[in-house]
Amino acid sequence: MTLQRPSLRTVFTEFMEDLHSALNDRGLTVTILPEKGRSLFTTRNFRPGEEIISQEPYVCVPNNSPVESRCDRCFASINLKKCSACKVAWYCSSVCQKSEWKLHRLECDALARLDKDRHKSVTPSIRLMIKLFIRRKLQSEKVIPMAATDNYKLVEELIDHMSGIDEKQLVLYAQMGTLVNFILQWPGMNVKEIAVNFSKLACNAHTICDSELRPLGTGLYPVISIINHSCLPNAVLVFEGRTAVVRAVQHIPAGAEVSISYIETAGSTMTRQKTLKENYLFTCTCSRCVKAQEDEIKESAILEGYRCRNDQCDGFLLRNSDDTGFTCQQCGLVRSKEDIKNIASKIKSISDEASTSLSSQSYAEALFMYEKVEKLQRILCHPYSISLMQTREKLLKISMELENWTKALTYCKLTISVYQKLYPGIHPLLGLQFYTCGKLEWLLGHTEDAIKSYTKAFDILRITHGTNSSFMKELLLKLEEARAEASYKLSSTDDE
Ligand SMILES: C[S@@+](CC[C@H](N)C(=O)[O-])C[C@H]1O[C@@H](n2cnc3c(N)ncnc32)[C@H](O)[C@@H]1O
Repeated sequence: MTLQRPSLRTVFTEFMEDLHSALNDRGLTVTILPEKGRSLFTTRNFRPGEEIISQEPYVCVPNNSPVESRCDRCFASINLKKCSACKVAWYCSSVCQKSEWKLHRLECDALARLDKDRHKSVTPSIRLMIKLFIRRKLQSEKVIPMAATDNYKLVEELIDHMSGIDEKQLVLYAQMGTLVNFILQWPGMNVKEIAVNFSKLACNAHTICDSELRPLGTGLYPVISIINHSCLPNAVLVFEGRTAVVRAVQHIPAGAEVSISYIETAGSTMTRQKTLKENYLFTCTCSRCVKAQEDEIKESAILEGYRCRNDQCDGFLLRNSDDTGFTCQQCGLVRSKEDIKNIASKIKSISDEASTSLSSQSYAEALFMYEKVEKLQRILCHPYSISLMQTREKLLKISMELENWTKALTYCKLTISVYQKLYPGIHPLLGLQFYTCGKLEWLLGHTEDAIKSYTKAFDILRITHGTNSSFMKELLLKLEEARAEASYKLSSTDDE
């Protein structure tokens, strides 16, 4: 009997078995649900803040643009040097460049062949796809190792939704596929397969963010992509560098489905469902969506609608059946359509000017304009309106650019009260907003308030971000400094 090498198929089947056993060791299992497809379930309890799963990207790429570049390996934005051959990839050190070299070598050859005009079409999505095929090639040629959680079979298993996407999108994916094919120039490449992979990336890739949830790039994490969405998730996805980490934000019992949120959850059920349908092609039936359906009209009227004419009343308004105006559901006062239209059009024109000032970094001008917008929105919108909250978020950022800490603190506090309503439970954005609040209070010498805000931030972020990252160590240090200062102040008053 001659010994035969195992076929690629056998090797992949073994990898799938290894994946199941790796997940099993972590207290996880994959189940197929008829309405959701593959779903990640727990086989043991997870406590809040506990890491459920973490994964390195199969491929990732920074969101480089002409104004901002990041290291291809670690996403750092300092000490960058451009790859002298392809002039596309950036690295912050020779260590990062060396660790990417096996993968970049083939990409570099392909990109270096392109003329200057073609270089412009090498967007992060195109690079992600090029890297995906290069990684597949290098793994199948055993130039780089495969593992149970790190192999192309997992990419093959990803859902693609090709039958659900519209003609325009299909054409776009085909064009992008043709470009990737042109760049790689590998014999036997199949444009259809590349187009299918673009469709997979659209509903499976994740935006890589820093600890403060600022987007840095995009990555494909095929095991983490098994996790389904909920608008009231029991877990959160954060990144430590380029490593994706999923942590429980509440007690998750054995036998429960692990869920994360794919979208910004501040939004009415209608808005969330629309975003999910357009981007991920499903209708969410999570407990928040089901519950909200009964109260959907009220919810949209509060989050996206208008306020009562009586500024002492916080009732929500519904459109009159004769379409002449809106009636407050608490005190019965009617607001005319004309009044609403007038204010809305003023807001629109000032917002456009404000946004131009902001894009050109004319912060003083932008502050002046957005304050006008905020004043008008306070007259027009419900106090829990999302657009009013978004204007206040902009005012917070602009005030910080202008180092006007008092103003920044005012807007930060105003957003927190709305965040608490919009992000129920443990949410990283609420924790980060308390952190910003604490930093501003500390700068302004409001030490006791800073301690309270830092503590609230810590209580939330230790669950979403864990306690080991340098970001969390910095937060803890700030809290200790504030406590030390408070006790010093107290002892100096006692001495007097
Ligand atoms: C990142 S994948 C998640 C894993 C996927 N279930 C699978 O079988 O590979 C995203 C896709 O899963 C499905 N999905 C995710 N969350 C869902 C939910 N709450 N209800 C129904 N389908 C969901 C949708 O088809 C969505 O486009």
